[in-house]
Amino acid sequence: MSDETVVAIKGLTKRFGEKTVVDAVDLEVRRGEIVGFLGPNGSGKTTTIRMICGLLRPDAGEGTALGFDIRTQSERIKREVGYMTQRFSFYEDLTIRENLDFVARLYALPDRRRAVDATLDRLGLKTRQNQLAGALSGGWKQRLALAASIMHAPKVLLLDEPTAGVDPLARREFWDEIHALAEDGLTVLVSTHYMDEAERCHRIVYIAYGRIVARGTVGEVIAQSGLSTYVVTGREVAAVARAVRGAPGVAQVALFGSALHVVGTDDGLLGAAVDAAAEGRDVTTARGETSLEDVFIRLMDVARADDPSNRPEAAA
Ligand SMILES: Nc1ncnc2c1ncn2[C@@H]1O[C@H](COP(=O)(O)OP(=O)(O)OP(=O)(O)O)[C@@H](O)[C@H]1O
Repeated sequence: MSDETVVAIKGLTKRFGEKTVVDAVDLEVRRGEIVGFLGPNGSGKTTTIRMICGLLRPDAGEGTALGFDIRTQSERIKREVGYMTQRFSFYEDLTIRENLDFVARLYALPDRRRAVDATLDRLGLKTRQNQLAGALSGGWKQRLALAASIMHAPKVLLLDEPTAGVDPLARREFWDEIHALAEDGLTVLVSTHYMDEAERCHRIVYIAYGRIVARGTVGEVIAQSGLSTYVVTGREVAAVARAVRGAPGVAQVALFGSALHVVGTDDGLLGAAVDAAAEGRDVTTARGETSLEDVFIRLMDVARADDPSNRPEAAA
């Protein structure tokens, strides 16, 4: 990753009707950085990314992407952006090569044949170039979608839940490819709900109700959460789960296989609650690592509680 800043925005705001869906977002992104946007459905992830990339006009805020003003030079930014959505569609009865050739025409690339060959090579699609897109597995379709979105050599790539519905091996290979592209200087903005995708980003930004409520590397976001975790195992975990749920200091209780994870913000209260619930029962308790998922569930709970429309008086 270089030190060059490619995105620098301040106070980015978007309203749809009465609703402010992105609320004064500040963000900087460096060249070659992979930034993951996470948060509940409808929290403003896609809207934020679309504004950064010149696809949507902000109502307030300012900044640059790739050196261009996001308010006045969106056309220039758009040309440098590749966009891969979940809903990317191909001509199923065309081959991989024919689909890419079609995309090359759309972009009016000067030397189409060379561009298609280079992209096929880049993504390991050469040996399959004559296969029909409709006959490809989910993983290869994903790869074709990636090929189509980077063929015009964009400087920024937007990925919208890029590996939904793809098996773990294909996901891993897809992300290896994204990292290789980032090492070559491509900046990647990813919107996702998946922990494994978040964990493969250099940095994550968690958005709730249009505001960034956590940001940093995965390790930093976990540390900033201030959460502690205890793991309980043994024959009577179900009884411990019942006893500990709702106890002071306990924020989350969840079973992972046969291990019970108990998470809270006050380490002292949490430890006491776990000890009390485990007392006299056939279980073992130990400190555990707080996971990114635990942190996201907590952030979601806090954001929900802070949202005025969720307060009891709002429902009355
Ligand atoms: N063009 C639009 N017109 C009106 N409302 C919109 C428009 N685009 C998005 N919204 C609303 O803005 C809010 C934020 O949407 P956005 O797609 O940015 O959320 P998201 O965090 O990407 O959600 P998801 O995880 O479900 O993809 C939602 O309430 C959505 O319904």
